[in-house]
Amino acid sequence: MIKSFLNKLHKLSTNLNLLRILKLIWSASKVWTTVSIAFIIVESVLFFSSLYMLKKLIDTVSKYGINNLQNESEVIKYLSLAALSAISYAAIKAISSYITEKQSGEVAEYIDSKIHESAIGLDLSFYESPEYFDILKRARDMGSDRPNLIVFSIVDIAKNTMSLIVIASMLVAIDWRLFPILALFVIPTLWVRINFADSQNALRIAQTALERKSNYLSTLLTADTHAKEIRSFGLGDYLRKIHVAIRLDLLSGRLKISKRRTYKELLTSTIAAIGFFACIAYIAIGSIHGRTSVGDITLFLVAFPQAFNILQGLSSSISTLYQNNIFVKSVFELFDLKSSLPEAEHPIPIPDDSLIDLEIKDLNFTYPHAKRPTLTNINIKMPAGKIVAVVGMNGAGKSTLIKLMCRLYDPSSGQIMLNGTDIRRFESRAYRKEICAVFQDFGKYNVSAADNIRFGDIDGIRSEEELQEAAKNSGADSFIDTFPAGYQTIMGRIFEDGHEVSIGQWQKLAIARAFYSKSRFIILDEATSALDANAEKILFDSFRERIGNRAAIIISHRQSAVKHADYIYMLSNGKIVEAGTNEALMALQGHYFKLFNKDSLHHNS
Ligand SMILES: Nc1ncnc2c1ncn2[C@@H]1O[C@H](COP(=O)(O)OP(=O)(O)OP(=O)(O)O)[C@@H](O)[C@H]1O
Repeated sequence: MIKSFLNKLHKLSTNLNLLRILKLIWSASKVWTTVSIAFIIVESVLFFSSLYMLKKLIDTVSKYGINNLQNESEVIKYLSLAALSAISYAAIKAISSYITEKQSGEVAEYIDSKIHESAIGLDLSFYESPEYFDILKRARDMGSDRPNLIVFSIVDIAKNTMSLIVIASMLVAIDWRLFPILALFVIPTLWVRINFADSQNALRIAQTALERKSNYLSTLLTADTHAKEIRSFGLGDYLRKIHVAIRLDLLSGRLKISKRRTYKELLTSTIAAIGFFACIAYIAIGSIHGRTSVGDITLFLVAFPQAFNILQGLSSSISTLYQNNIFVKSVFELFDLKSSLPEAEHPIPIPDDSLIDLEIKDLNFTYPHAKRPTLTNINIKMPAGKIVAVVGMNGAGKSTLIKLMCRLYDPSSGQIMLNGTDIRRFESRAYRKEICAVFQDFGKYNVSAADNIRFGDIDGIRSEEELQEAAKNSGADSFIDTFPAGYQTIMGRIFEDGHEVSIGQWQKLAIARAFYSKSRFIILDEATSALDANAEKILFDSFRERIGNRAAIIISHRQSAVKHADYIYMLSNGKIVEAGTNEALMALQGHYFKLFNKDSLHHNS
């Protein structure tokens, strides 16, 4: 058991990332950590001083015996000093818990912000990986309470260790055997707790995927996004039952190891209590035989229960730290994840020519974890100021192509070039500013209508007129102007005074966002699918004027949206099968013709 305990201790020190945790705490809260350390030292000194003065008091009383006025002044002196130390100790202890709260609050905020920073720094491919979601889930489960718990545990460990040194030195002065005996009786409790934390952490890792499934089901049942379908298909009870079954499964796993821990802790607590009384018996018998003085017995009776409590406290703080280690580890794992889109070591500036072109050369792409390529041998030219369209059936690879153009993924082979330079040679953030895409699943931000548009150029200092111009160009002005609060109206119904708009109106806001951006390429990926036919016609009939001298890439399943494009690429099964103007492609009577010619579709079906 001792060997296993030592193994556990070794594992504990290496697994705990203690140094890294301390570094993190230091970076998050330098001032409060310094104050906290100072308080730990002062608290320990006062604790020592209160015990020492008590010992002096007892020594004085026992030296002169009772009914002896000779020692009155000395007794009062030590009594006052002991009282002063004890009162200051209590006061400092009360203040220090506030300091630890301040410190842990700062640490929690810091960790939260670093988690978000790490998550937004990762590329889209991480969202393909269940392992990433598991890490993210555990890191987010860190919440705001756990960093508090961890900081409190570390501070407690520091304080208890200092107090233990003080008390141990006093107990050793009475009889050197007392302290090791006491420690020996407390070790089994610590061992059981660390063992429990170990199994609990293993269980947490094993249960993360199931936990995520349960959270997903809970979101389905409670979030507004699925409320309509859940009701109209009557899915509520079915999903709720699956959710309950998963929760019960998770609970039973946890209870199983808690039951084992309860049995073991019952045993080790009994052993600790027996040890505690064995030491008292040893001292009491010693006093009967004259081996220990009255002063020693008194000091022992004061210090010994304290030592016992401190050891128990220490064991509980260590196991708390260990139990929460899995979350800390996941936070560090998240911090250590590196984007798989490498940044150029010496990025070159984006060309500032007023006209720039984009070209895709011999591009092939396979999604991470996918078995087959999604895009094969793609060659596309997007000349400056021109409108290019990409069409194709569902699953042809159109949106994938857009993700590559936005550099959300890198090609498996081939290149995307901006003015003849591979886009990987630019800083990705600077490059992405040049490409603005409205995706099929565009964002609906529950902020003001103005901010929904302003998100297109959040760093820019732009005039209100420019914002309204963007809204006018997308057609969003028609409904924003009807709101009493105009552009300041909060969109969506999540927040108070929010105003829900139709899906087509949300889409107009998303297009306005793209128009507002300063990018030189605008991509509309099925971005007008919810617009009524009239609104779409108005938008595309004068699309060129609306986008100014920028280039545009349009993806649409409607011929009316693409027919005005300068050049159209037809994608099928990840390959370009036809290219040309609307007239040329219709005349070809090939894939493009079949896609849009309803009679031909009818014949084919
Ligand atoms: N994240 C992904 N991981 C693996 N495969 C994916 C991923 N996203 C899309 N695919 C696959 O890539 C293929 C092309 O998808 P893509 O979304 O590019 O098609 P699309 O032409 O935009 O279709 P639609 O017209 O339906 O929007 C599909 O077969 C799809 O299953």
